[in-house]
Amino acid sequence: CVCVCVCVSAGAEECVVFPRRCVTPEGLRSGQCCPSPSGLPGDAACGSASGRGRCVAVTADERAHGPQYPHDGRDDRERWPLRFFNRTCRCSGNFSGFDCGRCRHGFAGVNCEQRVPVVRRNVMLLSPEEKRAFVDALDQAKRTVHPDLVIATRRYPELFGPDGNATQFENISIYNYFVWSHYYSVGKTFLGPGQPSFGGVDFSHEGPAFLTWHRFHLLQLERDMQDMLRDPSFALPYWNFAIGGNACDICTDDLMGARSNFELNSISSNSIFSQWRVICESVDDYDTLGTICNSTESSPIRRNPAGNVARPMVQRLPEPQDVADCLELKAFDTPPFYSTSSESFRNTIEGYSAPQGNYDPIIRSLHNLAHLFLNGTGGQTHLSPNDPIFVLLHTFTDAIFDEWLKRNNPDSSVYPVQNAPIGHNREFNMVPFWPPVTNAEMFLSAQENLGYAYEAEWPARSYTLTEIITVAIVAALIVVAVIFAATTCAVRARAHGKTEGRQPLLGDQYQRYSDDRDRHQDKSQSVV
Ligand SMILES: O=C1C=c2cc(C(=O)O)[nH]c2=CC1=O
Repeated sequence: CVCVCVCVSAGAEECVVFPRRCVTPEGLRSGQCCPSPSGLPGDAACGSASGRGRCVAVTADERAHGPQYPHDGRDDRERWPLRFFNRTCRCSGNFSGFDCGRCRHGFAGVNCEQRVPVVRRNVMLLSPEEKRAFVDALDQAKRTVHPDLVIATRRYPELFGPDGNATQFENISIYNYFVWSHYYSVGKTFLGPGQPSFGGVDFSHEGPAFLTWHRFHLLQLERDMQDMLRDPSFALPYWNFAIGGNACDICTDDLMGARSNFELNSISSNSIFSQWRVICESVDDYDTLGTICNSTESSPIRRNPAGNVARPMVQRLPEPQDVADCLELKAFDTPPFYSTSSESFRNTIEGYSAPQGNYDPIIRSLHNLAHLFLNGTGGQTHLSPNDPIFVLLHTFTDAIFDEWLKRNNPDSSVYPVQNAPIGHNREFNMVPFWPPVTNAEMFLSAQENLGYAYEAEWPARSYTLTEIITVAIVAALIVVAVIFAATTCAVRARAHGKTEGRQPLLGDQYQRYSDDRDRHQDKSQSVV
């Protein structure tokens, strides 16, 4: 079932992205978004007649959020998605999607029972044909209108246009929707004309949801691309950015585009990505006018890897050891569950702490360092997914997260249930995804639960100073013991050697004595 979805709103709030069949005036008034998979009249909501799913009440997180956000009631993203809908499809078994018409990731077939391997691999290890197919697929996603979704380009009060009848919606491509949803999750809270928008809010960064939000973000793109390609095994590759040094190894024309020979900040014209144009660039307008990013493309991608002369610290990529070190951290997150957390695996992989876990405001490591290293479109949070390197950078970040989950096998209780920044509590529905999906649902190892896996090897961790000292002391003791044992043996051997050295003399004497005795005996016998 391919359904075209349009976002229309008739309530008193900003409209975002919902399935077309849900945003009829009746649909919005009812607060219910439970379409049938076929879309045919008489077919049951959410495919309930065939056991695909049921229409249920949406549950939204009610628990307290952290103190960073003091404007409760002013932002449509709060208690997502209750401003818009309070009933949605909940799919059974391996069925999924807003109408339960799709299969869960990693499954295919009419009844979604057929397992399909989705294996994310190191992009540098792909064959030339695989590299070309991946680049072409990204480019196709940039040019293919999203089959299900359109975006609202105004906040709700302006959504119906000046005369109240011209709703402000646009088509958007699959890739640009990926960019847009990231922008929507990080946008400031508009507090009214003439008032500065509030920037201390971010539904996808600087908190525990950083990992779960970006995991779902990638799953959605991978899923949309699988549908576009009609290939349920299509898998996004990853970029191992922890290679140290100042060279961007994936910045070649067969992958993400080499540097232009003519302009330092541009991509070579031999790469298809030199033709891409970014969306969501007019961030000052959105914040001052209270508008929303739309699908209008503007400038080319800017990129100048290792070229930030003002910040030498971001001129080098993370080291392999940084990954090994961050994987040693045992706590998923620590109070205040923010970008200031110390000894937190999440804050470390996000890159606000040193790789060993200690928080330091001047440090940028791992994921953040990889973004800033790109020094251009990919280094600015509201724009970064416009550079396709974002996809590869985040699949690697997700691979590290998955490795941490495998090693630690955590209970969901280690993810904070309350007092995380708004959007980051365990049961919060991630903004702006539809149908609702909580952070908890992405806090599971990928292969067993989410239908994809990574083919990756991880660097061994280095020894700590204590371990080095302990090993040195033990080694020194062993050496001393060996020398002592050897010396003792030598002395004993020498002593033994001296004793043995006298025996031939004794033997001689004894021989001579016995010879003499024999002679005497012979003589006396002959006398007799
Ligand atoms: O796109 C991003 C860009 C970032 C820059 C920083 C920083 O630490 O200054 N962090 C970022 C996260 C992003 O997602």
